[in-house]
This record gives sequence, structure tokens and C-alpha cells, in this order.
Amino acid sequence: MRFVKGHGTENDFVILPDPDGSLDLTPALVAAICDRRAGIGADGVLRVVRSKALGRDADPEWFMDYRNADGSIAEMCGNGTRVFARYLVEAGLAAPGDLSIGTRGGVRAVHLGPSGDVTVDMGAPEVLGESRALLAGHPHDGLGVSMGNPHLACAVTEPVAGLDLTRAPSYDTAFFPDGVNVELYRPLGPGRIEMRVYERGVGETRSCGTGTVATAVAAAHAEGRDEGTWEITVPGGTLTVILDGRTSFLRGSAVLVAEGELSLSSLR
Ligand SMILES: N[C@@H](CCC[C@H](N)C(=O)O)C(=O)O
Repeated sequence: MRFVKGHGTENDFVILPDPDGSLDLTPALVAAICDRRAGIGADGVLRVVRSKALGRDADPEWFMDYRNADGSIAEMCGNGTRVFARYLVEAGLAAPGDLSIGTRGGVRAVHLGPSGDVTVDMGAPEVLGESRALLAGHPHDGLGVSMGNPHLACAVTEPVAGLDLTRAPSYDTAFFPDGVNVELYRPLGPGRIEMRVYERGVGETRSCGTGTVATAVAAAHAEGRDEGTWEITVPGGTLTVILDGRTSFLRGSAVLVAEGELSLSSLR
């Protein structure tokens, strides 16, 4: 079957056009596609399917069926939504400008700007409360935030480049019964943050859209506010997050870099 490869600030995805929902996308197939040696390699898969084919008749025409690299399902993916929108427009399935995309986390309004940036209305963040992660034996206190999917955003004082993210952080499984994405962030000055992330179902990635929004929420919360604009630098680039007290916006680049034919029989 045809595939397209794309990324948003180096959070990379294999896009599988499956308009009628006929593909049997098992966790094992997703893991095989995302394998960086035996497959295409990616942080996740974006299946492009008509909402109607899934019985989601009230949703917009296109549904983003997002899967993590280990085959697990997540409620939402911010960078994935931006790359998905780029694909819809470049494939001629949606007009440039404003469009809506169905996700498990709800309908997301997207704007494709003339400069190449893609902005998503990520919805209202939900503050879950304080919790703690253990990273390479070191405790890190943070703020739990739901962006549809669960996050724990922990402030650190040292440069994030020096943190050991080679192993999964441990966390309070009673607080996060469905697992959690852990962000480590360092404020650099007004509206500027650097961040790294260990994603549930993936491992360390070079960017995480929902994670940057959760980080902005935690940074704002620490200052007793819920509004502002942040430039958040991740290993794969820089994303802009805007909080207006009601909703949140994520803005950044989204590019398609390759397309080809996937041998499903070999991968299976
Ligand atoms: N990279 C994504 C988040 C993907 C889902 C996450 N790993 C989870 O399991 O919740 C983003 O850009 O938001």
C-alpha cells in the first residue's frame, strides 16, 4: 500500500491513506512499520480514514487514527494533527486555509498559514494536579496535565541536554493509570523554554506537540496564570504555544518528506 512520511519538528510519522477503513492495522503491524531498522521507522502512524467509515458520522470528513510506535493507541497527537493536515492539503483532500480533523480527543480546528506553519486549536488543557517522576533515580516534581492524553511536566534547573532519558521514567501509576508522557523543561527567560520528552508508547522523541502545550500550562501555573505565549525549543526545533485562558494553540512546521510503497506482506 502507499505511504507518505512526514514530520513536525522531527516528531516523525508514517501516513497511511485508508479512506474506506479497510486496512487491518494491528499493533504488530504498526510496530513493524515504525521499526527504524526493519521497517520505515517513525514515532507513530497516522491512518487517514473517513470518519463515516468508522461510524463517526458527526465528525468532520477525515479522522486521524493515531498509533504510537509500539502499536498502542493514544487519544491525541499535536504534531501528528499538524502533519495530518499538511497531508490532506497536499493530497488534494482538503483546501488550504482552515479545516477540521476528527481525533479520539475531539474535533480539532487547524489553520495552514502561507508561511508553511500549521496551527492547531488543541482545546482546553485540564490541570490534573501535582505528581512526581523518577528519572535515572532522580525525583522530579511536576504538574499533571491532560491534553486529551496524559502528561507530567516537570521543571528542572539544569540544561535539559544533560538529562538521562535513555530509560523510561517511573511515575505514580495510581495517578496515571493509563501511563503518562513525561516532559522535563527549563524556563530560559520570559516566554522561552527548553524541553525534552519521554513519550508513552514511543520513548524519547525529538518533539511532542501535546507535551509542549502541557509544559506551557505547567510554566504558567507556576506563575499563577493561565495565559501567555511561549517559544518552546525541543531537540527537533521550536514550537509556539499560546494559552488564552479558554483554549490552547500549537504552531510550527509540518513537512512531508517521502512517499512510496509499503510491502505489507513482508512487514507482517
Ligand atoms: N507526539 C505526540 C503525542 C503522541 C501520543 C503520546 N505518545 C501518548 O501516548 O499520549 C504529540 O505531538 O502530541
